[in-house]
Amino acid sequence: MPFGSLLKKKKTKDSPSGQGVTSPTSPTKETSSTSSPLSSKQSGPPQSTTTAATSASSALTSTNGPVETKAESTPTPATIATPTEATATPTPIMEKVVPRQTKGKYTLTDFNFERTLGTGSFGRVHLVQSKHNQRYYAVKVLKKQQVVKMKQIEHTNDERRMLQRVKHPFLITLWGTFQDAKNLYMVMDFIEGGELFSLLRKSQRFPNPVAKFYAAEVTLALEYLHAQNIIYRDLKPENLLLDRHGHIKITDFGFAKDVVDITWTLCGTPDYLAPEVVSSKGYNKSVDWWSLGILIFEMLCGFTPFWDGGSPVKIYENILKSKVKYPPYIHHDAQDLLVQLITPDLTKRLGNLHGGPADVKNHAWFAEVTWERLLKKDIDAPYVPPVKGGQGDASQFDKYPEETEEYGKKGDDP
Ligand SMILES: Nc1ncnc2c1ncn2[C@@H]1O[C@H](COP(=O)(O)OP(=O)(O)OP(=O)(O)O)[C@@H](O)[C@H]1O
Repeated sequence: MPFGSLLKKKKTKDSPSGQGVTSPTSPTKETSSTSSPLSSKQSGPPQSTTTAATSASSALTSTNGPVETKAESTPTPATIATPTEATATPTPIMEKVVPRQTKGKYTLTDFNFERTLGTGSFGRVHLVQSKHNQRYYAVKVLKKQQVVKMKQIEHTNDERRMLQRVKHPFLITLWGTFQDAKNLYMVMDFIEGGELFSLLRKSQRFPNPVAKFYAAEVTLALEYLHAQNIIYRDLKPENLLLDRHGHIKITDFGFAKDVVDITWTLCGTPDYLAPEVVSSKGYNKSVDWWSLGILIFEMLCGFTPFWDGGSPVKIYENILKSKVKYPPYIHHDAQDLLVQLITPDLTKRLGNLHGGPADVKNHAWFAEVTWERLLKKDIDAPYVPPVKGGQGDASQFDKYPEETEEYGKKGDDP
């Protein structure tokens, strides 16, 4: 059963359960599919997620009152958002790309560093509290030495540049950056609801309408990024956070790239790589539509289509063969969309065709989605994370061993 082994994709973490999916205060344990918050629709325990998942079947066209959305706050004022600019498929709040401007510079002393929320290849992400406005933020700390060693200087600079440029309801907001001799720091909004990855592992797989809701929000984010000529290149459940209302926020722009035409770099996560990336051909935005297909498949099935227990090399071989076995429980429309996304033939891959992202949005699987309302977060999310504490409640995140090295130390700058 491939499901369990997919946890390998997660970076080392010290989960209390040792399974990497249960958050310290979450009452939900990873026991069986029937205990899942989202699949509990069938078995019926009274959880907020049950109602939400059930309502999701109609939620995408919901005409209920608008969901209360969190006002995003800045550590120091001055965000610039400018009006709509036309793109291939205009949506109401496409914003023109203007670099976000922050007043003054941040330093380490502006924040109290609290627990680790997650770890990555080059460092970790901390919950921090601003000493000035007492609000909570997430600060990504990248060890310069690690960035240099792994030859990721350019990607790290790209991440900062891309994040400074983008502004969209389903993309993380970067408020500013600073550095000391040893580390780079990126100040972002703290997204309280945890990773979609954790929810998916607890649920094993999502019911069709739930997967559709998340896929639709991701589709809008990709449409926006591509309209800015940004390829995201690292779509996977670990990089999708849920805000406290259950809406998606895409984080980790470590591989995002500003590309007008084609690029060649091999980067991303093995299970999610498109065949044109694996075979070192030049590639373009089409890779994100392939990855969207893998993401939808993983949400619906609980495992990725080309995983088969082997090494990344085995995964790459499978990707190049591109033969997908669709389990019988996948909805007919979903399968039809997946077949058109997970295709090595770039002249057939939806999203990459003449109609662009509109081809994906107009597919039958998304038929009931009212895209304008979705973009305004005007549609109830299928699952509302149980963030009961105040703004700094990190209970939805797994626990990690904390950093032992003090930040802000002087020394040689790598
Ligand atoms: N803004 C945020 N709010 C809350 N948690 C966050 C935020 N950003 C990141 N995290 C947590 O930290 C984890 C690591 O962040 P991120 O993926 O950006 O690091 P990374 O070093 O780029 O990782 P990778 O090696 O996968 O590229 C995320 O999976 C998430 O759990």
